[in-house]
Amino acid sequence: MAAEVANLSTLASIVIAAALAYIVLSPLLSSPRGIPGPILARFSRLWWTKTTYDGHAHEELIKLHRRHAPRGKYFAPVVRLGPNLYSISEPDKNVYGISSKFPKTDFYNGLQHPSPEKWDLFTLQNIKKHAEQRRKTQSLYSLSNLLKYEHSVDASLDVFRQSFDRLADAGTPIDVFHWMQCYAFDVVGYISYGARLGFLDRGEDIGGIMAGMHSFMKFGSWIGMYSWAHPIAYKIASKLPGSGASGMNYLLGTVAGEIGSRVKTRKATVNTGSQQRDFLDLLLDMTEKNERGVNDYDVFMTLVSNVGAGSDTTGVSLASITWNLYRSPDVLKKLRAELDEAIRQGRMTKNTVSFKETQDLPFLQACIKEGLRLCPATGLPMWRAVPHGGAEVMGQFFPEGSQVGINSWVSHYDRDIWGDDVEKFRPDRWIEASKDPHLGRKLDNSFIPFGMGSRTCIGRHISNLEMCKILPILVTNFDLQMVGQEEDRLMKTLGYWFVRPTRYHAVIKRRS
Ligand code: HEM
Repeated sequence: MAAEVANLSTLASIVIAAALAYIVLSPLLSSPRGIPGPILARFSRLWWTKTTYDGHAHEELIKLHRRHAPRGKYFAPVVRLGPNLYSISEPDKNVYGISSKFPKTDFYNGLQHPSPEKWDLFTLQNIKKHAEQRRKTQSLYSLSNLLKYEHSVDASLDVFRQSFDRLADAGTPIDVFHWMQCYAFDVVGYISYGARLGFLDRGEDIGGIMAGMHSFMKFGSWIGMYSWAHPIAYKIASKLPGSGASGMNYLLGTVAGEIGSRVKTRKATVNTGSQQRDFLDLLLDMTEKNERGVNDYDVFMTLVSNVGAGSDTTGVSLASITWNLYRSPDVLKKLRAELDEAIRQGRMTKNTVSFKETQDLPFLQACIKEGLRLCPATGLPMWRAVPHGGAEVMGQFFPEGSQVGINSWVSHYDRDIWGDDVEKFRPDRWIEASKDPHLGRKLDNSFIPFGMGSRTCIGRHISNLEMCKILPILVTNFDLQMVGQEEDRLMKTLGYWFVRPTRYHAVIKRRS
């Protein structure tokens, strides 16, 4: 009997040792060799999970690519973040080109509701389904449709100016990022379903949507790495007030409520064709005419995408542009000279500017691009799965099922592309690039704040409309006197899926 017990325990020890050897060795044997990265990343995703959880993945990835750079290069082209998980330093065309065969990975599950009836365009993984879905509503986001939404931006801008006048009178420091978010949320709500929620009037996070979205992104950013656990984690989190899941549920409820009440009032009003139309009207027109197969699900999903993907992103971008502008007196002076001249020529007033006119303000455009470069709104790699048969990426072969991704921050901070002043807010680099086609192509290829290829941000023209219209009014009328960030070289941020400034406080003054 004792001998049998001894044999059994020996057998158990061998099985455990074999299992451990398998766990340790299989990543070493199955994954591409010679790719540098933290030791722990050879065996598990723990290093990456912790880095993501801490909210500094965007900064850590820059350091990691730099640390492992080969001689003569500023960045290592590929670094390992976990078994089969790789960060790349350039937007490789194979992965992100317009006809890419690399789908989004199940990381994106973390950024959606677990129920398939509540999935949106941004998180769809199937390439064919995504293309069909995108074709349905693409025209609503086109440049030619943009003018339909300009009145919504104008209405929100009036309230913004009045609020900033009040804040200038009060003279107490404000959280500038919060106010930029208020503007972005109100505009996107107005454009999408014709109602400003009133963030700008009150300067408050109405219904806790902003905080809810933030915790949802935080939750999704790390649970996405363990997407098998997402449905159950979401269920548990839904029960916890203030958790990411309850924020998402609040947003879904708000959108469903707006659609429900519009459907009712729409039946009661006659469409004379003269009233101003928002996204919801245009989508309901499409469902009634059965245009492009748009159905109730598409209406719902499009509005959720707009608010979910289009608010924080624009808020962060405006924060970056203004933070850098008001800390660079020479740049601010140059922009003001351009705007004052436009006022003198009657092309804009102190209170309003048309989107069309802003396209003829080259230095304003350069400031916007440079702000988007220094603080792109998404701070995690845009993960893609290597397709059947494996593929070459950045000159390295990856087997099928590997996950590769570029973080816009890595691309935007590569000294080999942007030069030694990569960390400097220097809008003039874009003016120089516009006169030199070779330089222009080089910068444009690495400038990816809106993503790339078939998954490029569908709302980029809308956010451009919002930014182009607010900045001239803000800069012409107000000064921002920074409080407590004199020593910061770059704006301090925390990044989950979206990056956000952590301390951007200023006193608003009327321009002297
Ligand atoms: C400055 C503002 C914005 C930035 C920096 C930004 C950034 C991005 C990025 C990087 C992606 C690609 C993500 C990926 O490949 O994983 C994306 C996709 C998307 N964005 Fe934006 N975005 C902005 C504003 C907006 C606005 C205003 C809307 C809607 C009104 C919007 C809606 C979307 C949608 C629906 C997608 C998914 C597109 C698809 O997969 O086909 N975004 N955005």
